[in-house]
Amino acid sequence: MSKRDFGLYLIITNPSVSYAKIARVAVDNNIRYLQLREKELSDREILLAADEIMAVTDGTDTRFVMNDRADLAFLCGADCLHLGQDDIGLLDAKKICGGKVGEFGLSTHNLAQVEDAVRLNPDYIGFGPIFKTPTKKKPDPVTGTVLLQEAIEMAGDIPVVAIGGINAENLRDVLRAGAKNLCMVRYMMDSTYLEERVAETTERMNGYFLFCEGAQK
Ligand SMILES: Cc1ncc(COP(=O)(O)OP(=O)(O)O)c(N)n1
Ligand SMILES: Cc1nc(C(=O)O)sc1CCOP(=O)(O)O
Ligand SMILES: [Mg+2]
Repeated sequence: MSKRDFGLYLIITNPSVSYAKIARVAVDNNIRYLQLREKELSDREILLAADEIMAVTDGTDTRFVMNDRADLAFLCGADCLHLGQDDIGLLDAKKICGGKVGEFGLSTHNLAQVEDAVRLNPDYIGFGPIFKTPTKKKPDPVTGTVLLQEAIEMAGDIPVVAIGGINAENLRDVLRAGAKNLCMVRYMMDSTYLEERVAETTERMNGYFLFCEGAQK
């Protein structure tokens, strides 16, 4: 694992427990990025949710990520903004955020997009959907794990976050492809056992990374 990699990335979409509880679990488990991705809420509700989350994450190592919206990221003082291919471009987002938002992540769905994203030098690159997912309304074509491996190589020093259809059953395949960072939206959000799932997944990921390090020696 390089210094820039961070492991599990948490995304909040239709959660089963409160925003404050999720933020507490993220902080307690040293999760570096916690993203608010609520597609059905009003702008006002999103800002209220952001306040609830940042009341817990501020001053900790967990960075609060606003999805899609540079204006809302600026208003709430998010640590990071995540932008997809259909969202405002990174350079325009930086103009809106005016230095108030320190980090930016970009979504990609194929190798040409990864190549373009690398040129923009974001703090991380999302790549997927690795497997079929119902969480996104109009998902891009499934990439599978072979393309994921190529995306990770192409991104070089920039951390790649594997996303889309990842769960406890296929986690090992994603790790075998070389993923050091990943998201499991439904697996984490559909359950009131968030704490247990985060701890267990982090343990499995760290165990796998240690096993790989040992095998290299
Ligand atoms: C870490 C991370 N990776 C990818 C995405 C997807 O972003 P996008 O393609 O803009 O789709 P929506 O999430 O906005 O539906 C993400 N949000 N986070
Ligand atoms: C938010 C998102 N972005 C994707 C991409 O391909 O960039 S796939 C996806 C949904 C991920 O949800 P789940 O873990 O429940 O499948
Ligand atoms: Mg988006």
